[in-house]
Formats: sequence, structure tokens, C-alpha cells
Amino acid sequence: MEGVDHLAFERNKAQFDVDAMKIVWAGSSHALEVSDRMSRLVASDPAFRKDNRAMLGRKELFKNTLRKAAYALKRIIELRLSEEEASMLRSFVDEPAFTDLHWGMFVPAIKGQGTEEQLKKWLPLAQKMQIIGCYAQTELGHGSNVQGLETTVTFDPKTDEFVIHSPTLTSSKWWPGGLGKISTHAVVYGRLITDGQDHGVHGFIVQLRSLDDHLPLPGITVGDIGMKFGNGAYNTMDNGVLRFDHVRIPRDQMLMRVSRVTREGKYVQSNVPRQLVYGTMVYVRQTIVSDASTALSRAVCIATRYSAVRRQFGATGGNPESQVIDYKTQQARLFPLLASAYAFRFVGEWLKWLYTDVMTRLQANDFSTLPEAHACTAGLKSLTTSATSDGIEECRKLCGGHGYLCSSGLPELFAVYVPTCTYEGDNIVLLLQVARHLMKTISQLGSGKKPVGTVAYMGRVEQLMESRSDVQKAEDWLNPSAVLGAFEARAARKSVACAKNLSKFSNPEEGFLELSNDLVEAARAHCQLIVVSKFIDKLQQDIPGKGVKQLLEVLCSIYALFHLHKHLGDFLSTGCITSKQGSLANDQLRSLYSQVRPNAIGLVDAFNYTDHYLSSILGRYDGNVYPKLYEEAWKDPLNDSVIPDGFQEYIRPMLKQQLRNARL
Ligand SMILES: CC/C=C\C/C=C\C/C=C\C/C=C\CCC(=O)SCCNC(=O)CCNC(=O)[C@H](O)C(C)(C)COP(=O)(O)OP(=O)(O)OC[C@H]1O[C@@H](n2cnc3c(N)ncnc32)[C@H](O)[C@@H]1OP(=O)(O)O
Ligand SMILES: Cc1cc2nc3c(=O)[nH]c(=O)nc-3n(C[C@H](O)[C@H](O)[C@H](O)COP(=O)(O)OP(=O)(O)OC[C@H]3O[C@@H](n4cnc5c(N)ncnc54)[C@H](O)[C@@H]3O)c2cc1C
Repeated sequence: MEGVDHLAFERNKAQFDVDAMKIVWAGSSHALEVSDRMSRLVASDPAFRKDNRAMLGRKELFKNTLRKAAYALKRIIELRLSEEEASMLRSFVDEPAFTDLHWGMFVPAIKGQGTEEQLKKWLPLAQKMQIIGCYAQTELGHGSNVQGLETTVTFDPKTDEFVIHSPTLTSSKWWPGGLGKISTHAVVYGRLITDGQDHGVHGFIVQLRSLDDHLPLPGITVGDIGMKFGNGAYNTMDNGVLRFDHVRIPRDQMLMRVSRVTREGKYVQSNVPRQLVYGTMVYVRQTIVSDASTALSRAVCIATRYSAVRRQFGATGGNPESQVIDYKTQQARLFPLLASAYAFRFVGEWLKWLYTDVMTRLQANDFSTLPEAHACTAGLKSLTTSATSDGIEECRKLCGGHGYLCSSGLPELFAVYVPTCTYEGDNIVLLLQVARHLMKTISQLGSGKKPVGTVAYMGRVEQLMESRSDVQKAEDWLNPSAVLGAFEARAARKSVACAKNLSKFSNPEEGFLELSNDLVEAARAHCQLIVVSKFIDKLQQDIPGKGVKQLLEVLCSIYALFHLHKHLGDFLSTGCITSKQGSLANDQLRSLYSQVRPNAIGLVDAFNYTDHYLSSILGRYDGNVYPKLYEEAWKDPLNDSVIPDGFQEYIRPMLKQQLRNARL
């Protein structure tokens, strides 16, 4: 039935102020107002329709994306939208496009690695989209190992130019989004060579295509790398291949904030650490953590609403069957994901603060927090994207068979999301970076250097090696200090065990390779501790609205105790808790799930997603699932005709032949 809210009875159960929770989720009343206005603007404009994506061929799909990108810019200019509004509008268009890399990496790379003069020259061009840029780092043969890149950038003092060259097939740039068909420019990473000396990897602004006819400039070979996972999905993006044949660029197109080459060809390093060349990756990893909460919350919203609509078994005395959301197994799979979405939101907020703080310090030549920023962005990017990818797939299963339909929105969400586990740093490679940071922290403990930031707990390592949890009854696990104590002890003990084992190797690098599985686990334990502790910190703030803080406390406990239960082996084998305490945590979880149950629909409504953004029949706000699924099926192009193409050509003769054979 059109216009009827089939989930109204669920909405009436909510024991908290949903509007106040919307503000907490958005970050502020202002952020909520902007995102609400931008999402409705996109949803109400038919030009941003996206329900037909899975049916389009690659060329049509891509053209459609270009149309939307150009139209979005036109609307941004017509409506005089601020940078904040424009960025929200683009995110609600919800289609991977060259603009993501232009705004998300090209512009930040120039901002972070360019000199004042370079910013003055290039930023206005990029901001007005008079040029379109991408981030060309990865090569066919080298992605994770950035130091292994092969592209050469050789200074020619005779002409005051750099000569960019792809010496081998494996040095071909491979993957950059926006590169394949659209970008006019790129920030290209290659090995800087002056006077025969290799100075390692640096970034350069390179024009790729003519601004007149869009043809590749001389010496440049460029194209798309081909179809990727899933129909529609990430195929709206032109990930590209690029080769240089002795392409010349002026010297002033080297991004020179970290180091520069003089007119005479002298390589000069500034006082800025060379790792700042990797700064754009730190920035993007930080944004990816907040985006994880968005992607996971979308999937959870769909699965929660559908779980309240879907009924199976249990019809007694003329009553309807049971809502599947009432099954404890459904709750135990769904509610930890709901809690994770909120947890990632808050850790993302904190990471944004950390990043801004590091940037402010860098301006004042204070580089002390850079290693912490690298470890936190790398680790949390890894943890949240892996959990979100797995979570989206779990939400698909939570929706049973209908979750497998494209009209559930979940297959495309998964296909678009899952490469986040790989891009911007493979998740295992990034956890190994965190492990290095942890091992370094432990090795410096003896020198009296006090660990700060997220590794501050290592300063209490002796106490944490001895500590025992004092939980005696299930409710004791609701105490934040009980939870923090257990997570800190587990993380510290896992790291210390690794450090002890590493010390047995005469060659530390060999030891690191040999113990890498244990190191990854230690890094994961450390990152989970960060998420738990930042959720607890969030709850120390003043959070207005009836029942809002109480429900967030419930979600925080679910996030922590779910992971304690999932990694019980860790907590028991490190002796942080007893098996009795582990089973009390599980008892407490059951009670927490019951507290979420009446509030589940309210908690996903607080994400404030439009039906356009969710793009899911199962997740519709009004819960009117079955009639809409039925209607949607008939829209499939296969149902345009009663008899499909190919039937007369292949199946009719086959049937006839089989019938003839039977008669013989
Ligand atoms: C709708 C969406 C809208 C907007 C979204 C916005 C944005 C974009 C959208 C989507 C993104 C799409 C696509 C993604 C694009 C990409 O994938 S770009 C390519 C990304 N590539 C990688 O991430 C490569 C991964 N590899 C690395 O980062 C590094 O090489 C490494 C971390 C593995 C390091 O390897 P090593 O060889 O050990 O390092 P090293 O170079 O020798 O340096 C060692 C020391 O440097 C420290 N360090 C390393 N990285 C950093 C860093 N980033 N910052 C600070 N410090 C760093 C490291 O800790 C070592 O320190 P020591 O003190 O121990 O010496
Ligand atoms: C959709 C998408 C978009 C992308 N966009 C861009 C872009 O815009 N610009 C750009 O420059 N790049 C881009 N990339 C490239 C991306 O950044 C790399 O693919 C990523 O960094 C992973 O590197 P790789 O492909 O070399 O993986 P590999 O390093 O080859 O990984 C293969 C396997 O080896 C393992 N492995 C590698 N090293 C180690 C190690 N030291 N220890 C243990 N295990 C290891 C990994 O865990 C993984 O299982 C994109 C990639 C994708 C998929």
C-alpha cells in the first residue's frame, strides 16, 4: 500500500529521541542540516537517478557518470554551494567517478606537497575544474612497495626540464582512477634522478592530455585497464594505464615542499621529513575511516528494516509469523554491525581531529606526531574497511534470498566497497606498518622515552602484564574501566610476546617476516583497543536528548563485548580474563541485544538516509517491500517480451530435436 508506513509500529517502540541521535550521527546540527538538504536535493532530481546502473553496458554506464558529474558541477555553480555543500552533494550522487580522485587525491597532493608558488598556480585551475587531475602512483609491477616504483624522472640541466620515462612494462602506471579516459593532468610518482644519482620517489605534476582536443600529448600512451568486479559498481570509474616515452616537463612541476632541484640540478632537502611525500595517503586513509561508517550503516539500515518486515515461522493462534529481527541469532549477527557503524563514526571523528592536529603542528615544523598519525590512519583504515566489507556481506545474508537481488542494493554496495581493503594500502601491509610502530614503541621503553597518544598504555606495560580482570558478574562488564583494562592488557601482552620472540632473531628483519602473522594479530588488537577507547571517550561528552547517551552506552558495550567474545581465545591465552569472565561477557551481550531490539529501527533512522541514497527496496523507509519487489521484477529488460531473444534461434530447434529423438 502506497503512503502507509509499514514500520510505524516499530518506530513507536523507540525509547530515545531519534532527532537528537541524528545530530550525534551527523556530528553537529549544522552538519545534519547540510547533509539533509543536499541528500534531498539529489534525491528529488531525476538527473541523479541510479536505479538502472546494473542494466547498463560499460560505455553507457561511463557516459552516464560523465553526464552526472558535469550536471552536478552545473548545479553546484547555479546554487552557489559552499565547498562543504558541494562535497556533500557529490557524495550523495553516490557513484564512483573521476571527480573522487580529482577532489580526493589530486587537489590534496598539490596542497600537501606543493610550495606556496605551486599552490598559487595550480589550485585555482583545479578548484575551478579548468584542469582535471588524478593520482598516478601505482604501477603494473609495484603497488604496496612504493620505494620499488620504476618510473624515472631525470633532470636535464641543459633545458631545465625533467624527462619522465617508463623503462619497462612493469613500470607502466596501472590503476589510477580518472586516468583512463578523463584526466588532463596527474600527480605522477617516480624516481628522481639528478646527475646520475637516484633520490627515490617524488611527486610531479604532469599534463597528460591536450586542453584543446583532449588527445594524449606526445610521448604519452594512456587508456582504461578494463572491467572490474561486479556489474555497474566501480566500473563507472576509468582506472587507467599510462606510459611515458621521454616526456618533458618544466622543472617547476616537481612538487617541491619536501625537497627541490635547483636550476643547476642540485638536490636540496628541506627540514620536512621525506615521509611527507606519502602525506596524501595519510589524508585519504583518514577519510576512508569515516566513509566506512557510512557504507556499513547503509547496509545495516537495509538489513535492519528488512529484518523487521520479514516474517518466518512461529505463527500460532492466528497470529502472524515471527519477525526475523526477533530471532536471537539474527540479533547477534546484526546488532554488533549496528554498534560497529556507530563505533567507526566516532573513531572517524577522532581521526579527523588527529589529522587536523598533525597538520597544524607540521605548519609549525613540529613533526613529532607524524608516526602516530601514520600508524593510526593505516591501522584504522585496515580495521574498519575489512570489518565493513565483511559486514556488508553479512547484511546480504541477513536478508536471505532477496538480499542477493540487485534491487536490495547490497550486491552493488559490496562490489563498490570491497576494493577499499586493497586500495590506499593493502590491509595486511598496513597492519604490518602498525606492528612496526608497536615494536619500535616497545624497544624504546627502556630508554625512558614515554609513549604518548594511542600507545600511551604501553607506558604501563609492567602493570598490564600482571593485571587480572576483577569482573565478577555480567553487569560488571558494563563498566568502561573493566572493558578498557581487558583490551589494554590483551593488546600489550600480544605486542610484548611479539617483541620477545623478535629478540630471538639475530636479524630483526628476518624475524619480522617470520613472525608477521603474530604481528598482524597484535596490530589488530591494538586497533580494536583504539576503537573501543575512542567510543568510551565519546561517551564522556555531554550528549543531549532523551535516552540518547544511554543507547550509545549500550552500543559501546556491544562493540567491545562482541569483540571480546569473538577473540576469546586471545583474551584467555594471554590470561587477561578467565573463562568464567568470558562467559559472563556473553551473558551480558544477550541482555544488551534485548535493549537494542525496540530501538533498532530508530537507530537506523538516525542515519537519516533517503530512499534514493539507500537505493534498496528491502531498506525502504516505509517498509513496503513485497509490492515494490514484485513491481521491480517486471521492469527487468528480460521481461520486455514474453519470449526472450535467442529462444527461437537456439532453444526451439533444440526442443524439436529432442522431441524427434524421443519419437525415434
Ligand atoms: C565517494 C568518495 C569520495 C571521496 C573519497 C576521497 C578520496 C579518494 C577516493 C577513493 C580512493 C580511490 C582509490 C585509492 C587510490 C590509491 O590507492 S593511491 C595508491 C595508494 N598506495 C598505497 O597505499 C601504497 C601502500 N604502501 C605504502 O604506503 C608504503 O610504501 C609503506 C607504508 C608500505 C611503507 O613501506 P616501507 O618501504 O617500509 O617504507 P619506507 O618508504 O621505507 O618508509 C619507512 C618509514 O616511513 C614511515 N612511513 C611510511 N609511510 C608513511 C606515511 N604515510 N606517513 C608517515 N610515515 C610513513 C614508516 O613508518 C617508516 O618509519 P620509520 O620511523 O620506521 O623509519
Ligand atoms: C579500485 C582500485 C582503485 C585504485 N586507485 C588507485 C589510484 O587512484 N592511484 C594509484 O596510484 N593506485 C590506485 N590503486 C592501486 C592500489 O593502491 C594498490 O592496488 C594497493 O596499494 C595494493 O597494492 P598491490 O596491488 O601492489 O598489491 P600487492 O602488494 O601486490 O598485494 C598482493 C598480496 O601480497 C600481500 N603482500 C604484499 N606485500 C606484503 C608484505 N610486505 N608482507 C606480507 N604480505 C604482503 C598483500 O597482503 C596481498 O595479499 C587502486 C586499486 C584499486 C583496486
